[in-house]
Amino acid sequence: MPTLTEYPQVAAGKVRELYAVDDDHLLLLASDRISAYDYVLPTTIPDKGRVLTAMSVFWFDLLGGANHLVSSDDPRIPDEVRGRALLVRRLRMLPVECVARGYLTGSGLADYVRTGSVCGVPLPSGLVEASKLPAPIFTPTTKAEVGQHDEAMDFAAVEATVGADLAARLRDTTLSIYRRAAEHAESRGMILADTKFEFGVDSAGEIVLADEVLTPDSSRYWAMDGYSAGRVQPAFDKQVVRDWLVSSASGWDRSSGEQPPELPADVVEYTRARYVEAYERVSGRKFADWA
Ligand SMILES: C[C@H](c1ccccc1)n1cc(-c2ncnc(N)c2C#N)cn1
Repeated sequence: MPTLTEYPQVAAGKVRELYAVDDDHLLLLASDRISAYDYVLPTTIPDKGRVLTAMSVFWFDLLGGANHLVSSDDPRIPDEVRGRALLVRRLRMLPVECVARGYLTGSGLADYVRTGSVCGVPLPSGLVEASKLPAPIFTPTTKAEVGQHDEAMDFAAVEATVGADLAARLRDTTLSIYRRAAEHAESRGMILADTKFEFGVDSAGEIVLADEVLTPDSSRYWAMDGYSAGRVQPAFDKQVVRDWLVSSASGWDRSSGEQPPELPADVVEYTRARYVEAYERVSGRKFADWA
Protein backbone atom coordinates (compact mmCIF):
# COMPACT_ATOMS: atom_id res chain seq x y z
CA MET A 1 0.00 0.00 0.00
CA PRO A 2 1.56 3.33 -1.00
CA THR A 3 1.96 6.30 1.35
CA LEU A 4 1.19 9.86 0.32
CA THR A 5 4.88 10.80 0.46
CA GLU A 6 5.51 8.57 -2.57
CA TYR A 7 3.40 10.88 -4.75
CA PRO A 8 4.89 14.22 -5.79
CA GLN A 9 2.58 17.16 -5.09
CA VAL A 10 1.66 18.93 -8.35
CA ALA A 11 -0.76 21.60 -7.07
CA ALA A 12 -2.08 23.03 -3.83
CA GLY A 13 -5.06 25.23 -3.14
CA LYS A 14 -6.39 26.70 0.11
CA VAL A 15 -8.08 23.50 1.19
CA ARG A 16 -7.05 20.90 -1.43
CA GLU A 17 -3.93 19.29 -2.88
CA LEU A 18 -3.18 17.38 -6.05
CA TYR A 19 -0.57 14.63 -6.32
CA ALA A 20 0.86 12.70 -9.28
CA VAL A 21 0.25 8.93 -9.05
CA ASP A 22 1.59 8.06 -12.50
CA ASP A 23 1.66 9.55 -16.00
CA ASP A 24 -2.08 9.09 -16.41
CA HIS A 25 -3.47 9.49 -12.90
CA LEU A 26 -3.62 12.07 -10.15
CA LEU A 27 -4.80 12.01 -6.55
CA LEU A 28 -7.22 14.84 -5.70
CA LEU A 29 -7.12 15.37 -1.95
CA ALA A 30 -9.65 17.33 0.13
CA SER A 31 -8.39 18.53 3.52
CA ASP A 32 -10.38 19.38 6.66
CA ARG A 33 -9.28 22.97 6.31
CA ILE A 34 -11.95 25.66 5.91
CA SER A 35 -11.59 29.11 4.40
CA ALA A 36 -13.59 32.23 5.21
CA TYR A 37 -13.17 35.85 4.11
CA ASP A 38 -10.29 34.67 1.85
CA TYR A 39 -8.31 33.33 4.82
CA VAL A 40 -7.52 29.69 5.56
CA LEU A 41 -8.62 29.36 9.18
CA PRO A 42 -6.27 27.91 11.82
CA THR A 43 -8.99 25.49 12.97
CA THR A 44 -9.95 22.46 10.90
CA ILE A 45 -13.44 20.96 10.64
CA PRO A 46 -13.26 17.22 11.35
CA ASP A 47 -14.51 15.11 8.37
CA LYS A 48 -14.95 18.13 6.05
CA GLY A 49 -12.61 16.57 3.47
CA ARG A 50 -14.42 13.22 3.63
CA VAL A 51 -17.90 14.79 3.38
CA LEU A 52 -16.97 16.91 0.38
CA THR A 53 -15.31 13.95 -1.33
CA ALA A 54 -18.43 11.84 -0.72
CA MET A 55 -20.49 14.67 -2.22
CA SER A 56 -18.41 14.81 -5.42
CA VAL A 57 -18.71 11.03 -5.79
CA PHE A 58 -22.50 11.23 -5.33
CA TRP A 59 -22.79 13.87 -8.04
CA PHE A 60 -20.49 12.04 -10.48
CA ASP A 61 -22.69 8.98 -10.00
CA LEU A 62 -25.97 10.90 -10.42
CA LEU A 63 -24.90 13.06 -13.36
CA GLY A 64 -23.25 10.41 -15.47
CA GLY A 65 -21.48 11.84 -18.50
CA ALA A 66 -17.74 12.07 -19.09
CA ASN A 67 -15.80 12.80 -15.92
CA HIS A 68 -12.31 12.32 -14.58
CA LEU A 69 -13.19 10.04 -11.65
CA VAL A 70 -11.44 6.69 -11.75
CA SER A 71 -12.07 5.56 -8.17
CA SER A 72 -12.58 6.64 -4.58
CA ASP A 73 -11.52 3.21 -3.37
CA ASP A 74 -8.42 1.97 -5.20
CA PRO A 75 -5.19 0.33 -3.91
CA ARG A 76 -3.27 3.35 -5.22
CA ILE A 77 -5.07 5.55 -2.67
CA PRO A 78 -3.02 5.58 0.59
CA ASP A 79 -4.94 4.40 3.66
CA GLU A 80 -4.11 7.64 5.48
CA VAL A 81 -6.27 9.68 3.06
CA ARG A 82 -8.88 7.09 2.07
CA GLY A 83 -12.33 8.70 2.02
CA ARG A 84 -11.03 12.18 1.29
CA ALA A 85 -9.08 11.40 -1.89
CA LEU A 86 -10.14 10.64 -5.45
CA LEU A 87 -8.03 8.80 -8.02
CA VAL A 88 -8.66 10.76 -11.22
CA ARG A 89 -7.35 10.60 -14.76
CA ARG A 90 -4.95 13.26 -15.86
CA LEU A 91 -6.48 15.70 -18.34
CA ARG A 92 -5.44 18.81 -20.24
CA MET A 93 -7.30 21.32 -18.07
CA LEU A 94 -8.99 24.30 -19.71
CA PRO A 95 -8.06 27.76 -18.35
CA VAL A 96 -11.67 28.78 -17.67
CA GLU A 97 -13.67 28.52 -14.43
CA CYS A 98 -17.11 27.51 -15.70
CA VAL A 99 -19.60 29.18 -13.37
CA ALA A 100 -23.36 28.68 -13.67
CA ARG A 101 -25.73 30.95 -11.77
CA GLY A 102 -29.42 30.38 -11.14
CA TYR A 103 -29.64 33.21 -8.60
CA LEU A 104 -28.08 36.65 -8.36
CA THR A 105 -25.61 37.16 -5.50
CA GLY A 106 -21.95 37.87 -4.74
CA SER A 107 -19.79 39.09 -7.62
CA GLY A 108 -22.63 38.45 -10.09
CA LEU A 109 -24.89 40.87 -8.25
CA ALA A 110 -22.09 43.45 -8.07
CA ASP A 111 -21.57 43.15 -11.84
CA TYR A 112 -25.34 43.52 -12.41
CA VAL A 113 -25.64 46.59 -10.17
CA ARG A 114 -22.78 48.24 -12.08
CA THR A 115 -23.71 47.24 -15.63
CA GLY A 116 -27.18 45.66 -15.75
CA SER A 117 -25.52 42.44 -16.90
CA VAL A 118 -23.27 39.64 -15.65
CA CYS A 119 -20.26 38.64 -17.77
CA GLY A 120 -21.87 40.47 -20.66
CA VAL A 121 -25.19 38.63 -20.28
CA PRO A 122 -27.96 41.30 -20.05
CA LEU A 123 -30.55 40.75 -17.30
CA PRO A 124 -33.99 42.27 -16.64
CA SER A 125 -34.09 45.41 -14.47
CA GLY A 126 -35.27 45.32 -10.88
CA LEU A 127 -33.37 42.25 -9.72
CA VAL A 128 -32.08 42.28 -6.13
CA GLU A 129 -29.84 40.23 -3.79
CA ALA A 130 -30.72 36.52 -4.14
CA SER A 131 -33.24 37.08 -6.97
CA LYS A 132 -33.93 33.91 -8.94
CA LEU A 133 -32.81 34.54 -12.53
CA PRO A 134 -35.28 34.06 -15.42
CA ALA A 135 -32.96 31.27 -16.61
CA PRO A 136 -29.55 30.01 -15.42
CA ILE A 137 -26.62 31.91 -16.95
CA PHE A 138 -23.02 30.98 -17.83
CA THR A 139 -20.67 33.45 -16.08
CA PRO A 140 -17.10 32.23 -16.61
CA THR A 141 -13.97 33.59 -15.00
CA THR A 142 -10.26 33.30 -15.49
CA LYS A 143 -8.28 30.94 -13.27
CA ALA A 144 -6.46 33.41 -11.06
CA GLU A 145 -3.04 32.69 -9.55
CA VAL A 146 -2.98 31.62 -5.90
CA GLY A 147 -3.96 34.58 -3.73
CA GLN A 148 -5.51 36.51 -6.63
CA HIS A 149 -9.23 36.76 -7.46
CA ASP A 150 -10.79 35.15 -10.53
CA GLU A 151 -11.77 37.78 -13.11
CA ALA A 152 -15.09 37.75 -14.97
CA MET A 153 -14.93 36.78 -18.66
CA ASP A 154 -17.57 37.52 -21.28
CA PHE A 155 -18.32 34.81 -23.84
CA ALA A 156 -16.10 36.46 -26.47
CA ALA A 157 -13.17 36.18 -24.06
CA VAL A 158 -13.87 32.46 -23.61
CA GLU A 159 -13.96 32.02 -27.39
CA ALA A 160 -10.68 33.89 -27.69
CA THR A 161 -9.17 31.60 -25.04
CA VAL A 162 -10.35 28.15 -26.11
CA GLY A 163 -11.91 28.69 -29.55
CA ALA A 164 -15.56 29.18 -30.54
CA ASP A 165 -16.49 25.51 -30.73
CA LEU A 166 -15.08 24.56 -27.33
CA ALA A 167 -16.49 27.76 -25.76
CA ALA A 168 -19.99 26.84 -26.91
CA ARG A 169 -19.59 23.28 -25.64
CA LEU A 170 -18.32 24.55 -22.27
CA ARG A 171 -21.30 26.88 -21.91
CA ASP A 172 -23.87 24.26 -22.94
CA THR A 173 -22.35 21.55 -20.78
CA THR A 174 -22.05 23.87 -17.76
CA LEU A 175 -25.70 24.97 -17.99
CA SER A 176 -26.97 21.47 -18.66
CA ILE A 177 -25.21 20.01 -15.60
CA TYR A 178 -26.30 22.97 -13.45
CA ARG A 179 -29.96 22.53 -14.44
CA ARG A 180 -29.86 18.82 -13.69
CA ALA A 181 -28.16 19.39 -10.33
CA ALA A 182 -30.38 22.32 -9.30
CA GLU A 183 -33.48 20.25 -10.10
CA HIS A 184 -32.24 17.38 -7.94
CA ALA A 185 -31.21 19.70 -5.07
CA GLU A 186 -34.63 21.38 -5.16
CA SER A 187 -36.30 17.98 -4.86
CA ARG A 188 -34.30 17.63 -1.62
CA GLY A 189 -35.29 21.08 -0.28
CA MET A 190 -31.99 22.73 -1.17
CA ILE A 191 -31.37 25.68 -3.49
CA LEU A 192 -28.24 25.39 -5.64
CA ALA A 193 -27.73 29.12 -6.19
CA ASP A 194 -24.57 28.80 -8.25
CA THR A 195 -21.64 26.47 -8.85
CA LYS A 196 -18.20 26.36 -10.48
CA PHE A 197 -17.06 23.53 -12.74
CA GLU A 198 -13.63 22.80 -14.13
CA PHE A 199 -13.29 20.85 -17.34
CA GLY A 200 -10.41 19.13 -19.05
CA VAL A 201 -10.06 17.65 -22.50
CA ASP A 202 -9.10 14.04 -23.02
CA SER A 203 -6.90 12.60 -25.78
CA ALA A 204 -10.01 12.28 -28.00
CA GLY A 205 -10.75 16.01 -27.59
CA GLU A 206 -13.83 15.29 -25.47
CA ILE A 207 -14.82 17.70 -22.65
CA VAL A 208 -14.47 15.89 -19.32
CA LEU A 209 -15.89 17.14 -16.01
CA ALA A 210 -13.03 17.38 -13.50
CA ASP A 211 -12.08 18.78 -10.09
CA GLU A 212 -14.54 18.68 -7.16
CA VAL A 213 -18.17 18.80 -8.25
CA LEU A 214 -21.15 20.53 -6.65
CA THR A 215 -19.65 20.68 -3.16
CA PRO A 216 -20.37 23.49 -0.68
CA ASP A 217 -16.84 24.74 -1.45
CA SER A 218 -17.50 25.02 -5.19
CA SER A 219 -21.18 26.01 -4.91
CA ARG A 220 -23.62 28.12 -2.92
CA TYR A 221 -26.25 25.99 -1.24
CA TRP A 222 -29.20 27.65 0.51
CA ALA A 223 -31.96 25.95 2.51
CA MET A 224 -35.23 26.32 0.60
CA ASP A 225 -36.98 26.90 3.94
CA GLY A 226 -36.54 30.56 4.72
CA TYR A 227 -35.42 31.59 1.20
CA SER A 228 -36.53 35.08 0.22
CA ALA A 229 -35.07 37.44 -2.38
CA GLY A 230 -33.98 40.87 -1.19
CA ARG A 231 -31.51 39.84 1.50
CA VAL A 232 -28.26 37.90 1.70
CA GLN A 233 -29.12 34.23 2.19
CA PRO A 234 -27.20 32.34 4.89
CA ALA A 235 -24.63 29.96 3.39
CA PHE A 236 -25.75 26.46 4.34
CA ASP A 237 -22.28 25.44 5.53
CA LYS A 238 -20.18 28.46 6.49
CA GLN A 239 -22.60 31.09 7.78
CA VAL A 240 -22.07 30.35 11.48
CA VAL A 241 -18.28 30.49 10.97
CA ARG A 242 -18.53 33.81 9.14
CA ASP A 243 -20.92 35.28 11.71
CA TRP A 244 -18.76 34.21 14.66
CA LEU A 245 -15.60 35.63 13.06
CA VAL A 246 -17.17 39.10 12.64
CA SER A 247 -18.91 39.00 16.04
CA SER A 248 -17.40 40.61 19.15
CA ALA A 249 -16.93 37.07 20.57
CA SER A 250 -13.99 36.42 18.24
CA GLY A 251 -12.00 39.52 19.15
CA TRP A 252 -10.98 39.65 15.49
CA ASP A 253 -11.16 42.74 13.30
CA ARG A 254 -11.66 41.65 9.68
CA SER A 255 -10.28 44.97 8.38
CA SER A 256 -7.07 44.57 10.41
CA GLY A 257 -5.44 42.22 7.92
CA GLU A 258 -4.57 39.93 10.84
CA GLN A 259 -5.09 36.16 10.65
CA PRO A 260 -8.45 35.04 12.08
CA PRO A 261 -8.42 33.34 15.51
CA GLU A 262 -9.15 29.67 16.32
CA LEU A 263 -12.85 28.73 16.19
CA PRO A 264 -14.61 27.66 19.43
CA ALA A 265 -15.55 23.98 19.73
CA ASP A 266 -19.30 24.63 19.40
CA VAL A 267 -18.82 26.45 16.06
CA VAL A 268 -16.61 23.59 14.82
CA GLU A 269 -19.11 20.91 15.84
CA TYR A 270 -22.08 22.82 14.39
CA THR A 271 -20.22 23.38 11.12
CA ARG A 272 -19.25 19.72 10.85
CA ALA A 273 -22.92 18.84 11.35
CA ARG A 274 -23.95 21.27 8.58
CA TYR A 275 -21.58 19.62 6.10
CA VAL A 276 -22.92 16.18 7.03
CA GLU A 277 -26.50 17.47 6.77
CA ALA A 278 -25.86 19.02 3.34
CA TYR A 279 -24.45 15.72 2.08
CA GLU A 280 -27.21 13.55 3.56
CA ARG A 281 -30.01 15.84 2.35
CA VAL A 282 -28.66 16.15 -1.18
CA SER A 283 -27.52 12.56 -1.63
CA GLY A 284 -30.11 10.69 0.43
CA ARG A 285 -27.15 8.62 1.68
CA LYS A 286 -25.87 8.31 5.27
CA PHE A 287 -22.44 9.82 5.83
CA ALA A 288 -21.75 6.98 8.30
CA ASP A 289 -21.84 4.63 5.27
CA TRP A 290 -19.08 6.54 3.44
CA ALA A 291 -15.67 4.88 3.04
C1 LIG B 1 -7.67 23.40 -9.82
C2 LIG B 1 -7.39 22.02 -9.40
C3 LIG B 1 -6.63 21.93 -8.11
C4 LIG B 1 -6.88 20.84 -7.32
C5 LIG B 1 -6.25 20.73 -6.09
C6 LIG B 1 -5.36 21.72 -5.66
C7 LIG B 1 -5.11 22.81 -6.50
C8 LIG B 1 -5.74 22.93 -7.73
N1 LIG B 1 -6.64 21.29 -10.46
C9 LIG B 1 -7.10 20.16 -11.02
C10 LIG B 1 -6.14 19.76 -11.94
C11 LIG B 1 -6.19 18.58 -12.84
N2 LIG B 1 -5.20 18.47 -13.76
C12 LIG B 1 -5.20 17.44 -14.62
N3 LIG B 1 -6.15 16.48 -14.62
C13 LIG B 1 -7.16 16.53 -13.72
N4 LIG B 1 -8.10 15.53 -13.71
C14 LIG B 1 -7.21 17.60 -12.78
C15 LIG B 1 -8.28 17.67 -11.83
N5 LIG B 1 -9.15 17.73 -11.05
C16 LIG B 1 -5.13 20.72 -11.89
N6 LIG B 1 -5.45 21.64 -10.95
